[in-house]
Amino acid sequence: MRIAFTKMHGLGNDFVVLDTRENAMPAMGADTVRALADRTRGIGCDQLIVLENDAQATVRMRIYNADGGEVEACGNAARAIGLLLKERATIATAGGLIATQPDAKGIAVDMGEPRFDWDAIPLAYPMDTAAMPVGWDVLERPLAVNVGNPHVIFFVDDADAVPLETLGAQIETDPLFPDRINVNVASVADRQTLHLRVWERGVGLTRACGTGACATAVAAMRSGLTEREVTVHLPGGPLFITWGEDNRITMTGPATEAFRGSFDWGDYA
Ligand SMILES: N[C@H](CCC[C@H](N)C(=O)O)C(=O)O
Repeated sequence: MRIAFTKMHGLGNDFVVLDTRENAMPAMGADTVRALADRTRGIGCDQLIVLENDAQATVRMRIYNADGGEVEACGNAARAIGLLLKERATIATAGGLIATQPDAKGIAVDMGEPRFDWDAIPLAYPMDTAAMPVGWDVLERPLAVNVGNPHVIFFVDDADAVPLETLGAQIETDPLFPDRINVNVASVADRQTLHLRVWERGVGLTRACGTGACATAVAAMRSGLTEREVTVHLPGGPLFITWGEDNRITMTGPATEAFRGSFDWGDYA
């Protein structure tokens, strides 16, 4: 069976998008996800995105990390699907309903409301998520935010100086995080500007993380470090985040279609 795909990215966080709304496809197992995401043997991506019909939204978006795990949210992919849909759209995800619309800066996404309670992150036991009394090597006293998916955020003087390629894996799988965690290391340049690097759950270091930018911006605002509208500079480029008085997060930034292709399902299933 030939399956068509669209290769897309948001600031270099890249996706293989399979649209099953008109062309049914066999169920996607973790092994198939891993094979398709493999950068030497497969197409290669950080996340695999499967679009399905949905009764309440324009489309349902299912998100699979490169390790094969299905997760609740993906901000950069939301902008990519917003680009594909062209008009204003609603996207149903396991992490909630989000909305996209074209914008002068690319695609604007209403990412919904952040959650801060320890059991909403989730953490393994009660803790103040605004100043967690934990640490790993040079990283300590983080915050935690759930923006559809779970994030821990460390503010440091120089994000580039942190050995995130080693600490990321250690923190991601710490028993404090029963669903594992996305690890964000950020520096505050001024009250409107953050620099951010992300170790993504189920992937590793990525060029950008949309939900990470949202979670880190909200954590900075919650701590009084920045205004409620910031630019977050990631290795792949900038995202623009606002946390409105209505408690909803808006993320705006580019999305790109790189190429289209097809593969034989039998080669990957
Ligand atoms: N690794 C994330 C999913 C993708 C998030 C990131 N690609 C984004 O743009 O938000 C997780 O396991 O929650």
